[in-house]
Amino acid sequence: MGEAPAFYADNLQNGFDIKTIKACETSISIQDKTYVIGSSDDAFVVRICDQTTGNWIIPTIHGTKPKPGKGYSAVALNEDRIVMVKKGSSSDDCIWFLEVATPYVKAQKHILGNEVVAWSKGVRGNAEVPIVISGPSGVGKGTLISKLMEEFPSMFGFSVSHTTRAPRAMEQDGVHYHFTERAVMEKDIKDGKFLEFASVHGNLYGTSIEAVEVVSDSGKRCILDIDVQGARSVRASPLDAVFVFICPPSMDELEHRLRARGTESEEQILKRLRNAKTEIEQGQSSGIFDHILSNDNLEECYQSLKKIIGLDGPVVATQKIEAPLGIDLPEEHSVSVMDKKIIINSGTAEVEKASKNLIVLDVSSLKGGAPGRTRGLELHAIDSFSDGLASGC
Ligand SMILES: Nc1nc2c(ncn2[C@@H]2O[C@H](COP(=O)(O)OP(=O)(O)O)[C@@H](O)[C@H]2O)c(=O)[nH]1
Ligand SMILES: Nc1ncnc2c1ncn2[C@@H]1O[C@H](COP(=O)(O)OP(=O)(O)O)[C@@H](O)[C@H]1O
Repeated sequence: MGEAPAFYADNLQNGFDIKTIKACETSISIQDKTYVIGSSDDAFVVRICDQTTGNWIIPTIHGTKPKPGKGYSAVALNEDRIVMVKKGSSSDDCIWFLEVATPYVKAQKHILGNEVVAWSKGVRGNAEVPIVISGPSGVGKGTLISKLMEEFPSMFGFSVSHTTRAPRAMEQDGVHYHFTERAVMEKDIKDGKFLEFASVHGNLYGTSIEAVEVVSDSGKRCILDIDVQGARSVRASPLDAVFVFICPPSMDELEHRLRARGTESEEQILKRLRNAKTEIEQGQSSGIFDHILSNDNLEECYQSLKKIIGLDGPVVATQKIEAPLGIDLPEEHSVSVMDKKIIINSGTAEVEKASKNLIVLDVSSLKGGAPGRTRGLELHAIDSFSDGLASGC
């Protein structure tokens, strides 16, 4: 196994100090990769070591906060899925499914107990494809992006564009845009510093290569808010991305939103409305966009956006297990896989034959299809040792 490169040990990622990983780590090897799973004070971390090169692949960090403590028991379910079982506090015992199909690592947690609660969250991986969001001025792109970044602050980073337009009252240089002089921006474009650029509503806008790199270097998934011309250029570039076009429910509503926002002059509003018609036509017919969403009801549109980018919340919302298991794992337990069943051995040799110490979970319903493959997962606690395993295997 290779040594962690310096950036790994020294970097602060998003305020989360990787050095705080505790000694209790579990490692699982699948083909040429070793997955080292550890927990820190407020997150768990999956580091990947490529055995063929001996290099560490940039670590992926789960965004939620499983309780730290004793390590996980882990086993490879198949080539791209790891199952981890963790002793939690009281009813917090859980199993995690880790999707490890490179470049994505996704995790799904199931609490064991009287009910199964499952959800799926993307794990930050810097190779996750950026999201390009386009749509006419006033349709709600900024609002949707803000919601996403508020709900998942550690997961997404905004690509801060350059523009020659003047800042609005609440806009900050370097946060909303890099406000710049036309001559400076034109020179930078000439010097090849921009991934794409376009003239929009009479001003120059562009995404610098650095803007995208800043986000990906921080291990976050990049969001770009750019116009249709820019989206076309990105489509033609080597940058792989998901392209989403946002439509207004009607032109009247678009005008209403633009006016109600109160950030543009009358002349600018009219210009933006004129341009909106062409943008909508192009957005719907150009074939650039993978997804077209109507932003009528904000919450519904936001939920659809989350679904598109693989954050569709509870996968199995709340499933009652008919016979409550009342599992209470001791810290010492082991996990193995037999015929698409996960066997959690939580007992000592003497009591192993007792019915509650061996738990069998049937995962035969797992579906394929990266990267959203955790969707549709059904988890059933089949039974305990005495009849479940004996009859199931
Ligand atoms: N091509 C391109 N378009 C951009 C970029 N940044 C912003 N835009 C687009 O420029 C248009 C005007 O943006 P803005 O002046 O912020 O107005 P708003 O859309 O009404 O908020 C929108 O369609 C943005 O998506 C960029 O870097 N490149
Ligand atoms: N679904 C919606 N219903 C009603 N108003 C909305 C909706 N989405 C956004 N808005 C409002 O419309 C205005 C324009 O939204 P904004 O996010 O600034 O658009 P864009 O970034 O596409 O120019 C804002 O005042 C915002 O609060």
